[in-house]
Amino acid sequence: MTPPLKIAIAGAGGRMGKTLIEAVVQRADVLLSGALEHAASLVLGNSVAANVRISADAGAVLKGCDVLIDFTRPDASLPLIGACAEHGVKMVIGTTGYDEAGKAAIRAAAERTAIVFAANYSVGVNLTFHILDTVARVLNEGYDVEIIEAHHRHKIDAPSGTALRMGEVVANALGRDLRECAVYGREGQTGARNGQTIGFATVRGGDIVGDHTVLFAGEGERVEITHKASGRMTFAAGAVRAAVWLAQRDKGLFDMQDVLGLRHDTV
Ligand SMILES: NC(=O)C1=CN([C@@H]2O[C@H](COP(=O)(O)OP(=O)(O)OC[C@H]3O[C@@H](n4cnc5c(N)ncnc54)[C@H](O)[C@@H]3O)[C@@H](O)[C@H]2O)C=CC1
Ligand SMILES: O=C(O)C1=N[C@H](C(=O)O)C[C@H](O)C1
Repeated sequence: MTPPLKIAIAGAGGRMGKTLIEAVVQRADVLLSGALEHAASLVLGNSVAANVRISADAGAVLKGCDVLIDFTRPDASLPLIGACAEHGVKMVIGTTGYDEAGKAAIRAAAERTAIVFAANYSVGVNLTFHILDTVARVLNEGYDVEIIEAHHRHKIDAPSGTALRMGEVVANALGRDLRECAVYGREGQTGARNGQTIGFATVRGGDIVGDHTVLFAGEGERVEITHKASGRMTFAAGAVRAAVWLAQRDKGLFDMQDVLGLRHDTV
């Protein structure tokens, strides 16, 4: 019998970390082998499963796992990504908000170990990415694209990783480069809208788990594609599914489109 896949969670005391622990413990084919937090965390030493306490000893946690699932913040995850590459530990990265250097570090690490890196692990959002590619190819002229996202008051990055990925999917489908056509918020005498831009608007408040709308606004009609998450288990279950999928890969960079078999040339 194959031994269960050993999964450790980085950011174990966080909103996603707690949900990920629940998602791992629920499955019979995987084992929670470690739970990691920063050295000043108030939850260090707390028991989260049989024989697993939250620890700040990254070396020991990595030694005991096959896959590390990281939902922390970029400055915390980058040293872990380096350590996983060095020790051949596979990774599922859910953290958002990396700059270009951070993304380059993830690409470099994936030359040494297998990594799934996705801004959103829900099946619904990944299907939405797929649909957006089709919609953008059809509404490719005369439609202004705006992306609106809303999240809870604690979120520290904006726009969300999901909104940015939606922007990339639409920009790619329209033959544009998001780095050149994105407009992040508007204020004052902005002038008329440039039809080649993709606009982003961010809402933060309360306990909103994560809402995303991509609006294609034309003359006489508009199309709105919306996804709303009402709980975090959808992300956590997807991340654990990605960890199990990684068991068959040695190295390389993948995303949730690969895990779900949704990839085609353009997404
Ligand atoms: N890809 C996806 O599907 C999703 C991604 N996210 C992303 O996940 C990240 C975390 O989100 P939340 O759980 O809401 O945040 P959170 O703030 O509740 O949790 C982050 C946790 O990481 C811990 N942490 C900080 N430094 C650490 C270190 N060096 N080692 C270990 N742990 C450390 C913090 O103490 C905290 O407990 C964010 O970047 C968010 O955007 C969130 C939901 C879904
Ligand atoms: O911080 C969150 O909560 C979320 N972050 C991810 C993002 O930035 O896209 C995914 C999800 O929307 C929840």
